Amino acid sequence: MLQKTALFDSLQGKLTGDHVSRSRRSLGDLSNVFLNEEERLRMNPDQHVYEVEMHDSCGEVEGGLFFGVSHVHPGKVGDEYFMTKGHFHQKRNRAEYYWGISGEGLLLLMDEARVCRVEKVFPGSLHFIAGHIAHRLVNTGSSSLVVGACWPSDAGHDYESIQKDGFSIRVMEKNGEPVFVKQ
Ligand SMILES: O=P(O)(O)OC[C@H]1O[C@H](O)[C@H](O)[C@@H](O)[C@@H]1O
Ligand SMILES: [Fe+2]
Repeated sequence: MLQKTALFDSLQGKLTGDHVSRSRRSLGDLSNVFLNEEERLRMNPDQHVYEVEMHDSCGEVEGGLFFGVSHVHPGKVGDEYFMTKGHFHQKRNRAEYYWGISGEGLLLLMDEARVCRVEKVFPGSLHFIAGHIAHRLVNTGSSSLVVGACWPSDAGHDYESIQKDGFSIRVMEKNGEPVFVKQ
């Protein structure tokens, strides 16, 4: 009997079909993520910042894989570009792949000593995120940044350590260009 599958339109980065779940983060969900908290509180809390759709293939089991697509909208809070919350994996040694589908942005990669590297994200870019590395997407473009991801289904997400200490680099816009500001 033919199983129905999830369908991934790679050009649009849209995932439809069975076992597809969606989550959305709006400005109201992102307290103390951006530098300028006063500005964030002045903005519309329902403003969408990013959505994640994922193919929940097997549940959070050891040896499984998840596939996901993140859509980060263009925008800024003050001078700081829209970005994802960012996380380490609960199981620190779990790695992840990201790949650029559309738009342009940056991937922040920070180790547990808070040394942060930055990789450019563009259609076709492939990013290996090793274990023990926190990762955050930043949209520096004028259209949605769409990025695919594949990660072990037992990785889990540790948002707390990032919520507490953030990344050691912020990406701000200055004279129309991204600049890195050390924290
Ligand atoms: O999990 P966040 O830091 O909010 O970012 C969004 C991330 O969600 C998922 O967990 C996947 O890891 C990525 O596809 C995505 O980048
Ligand atoms: Fe991850």
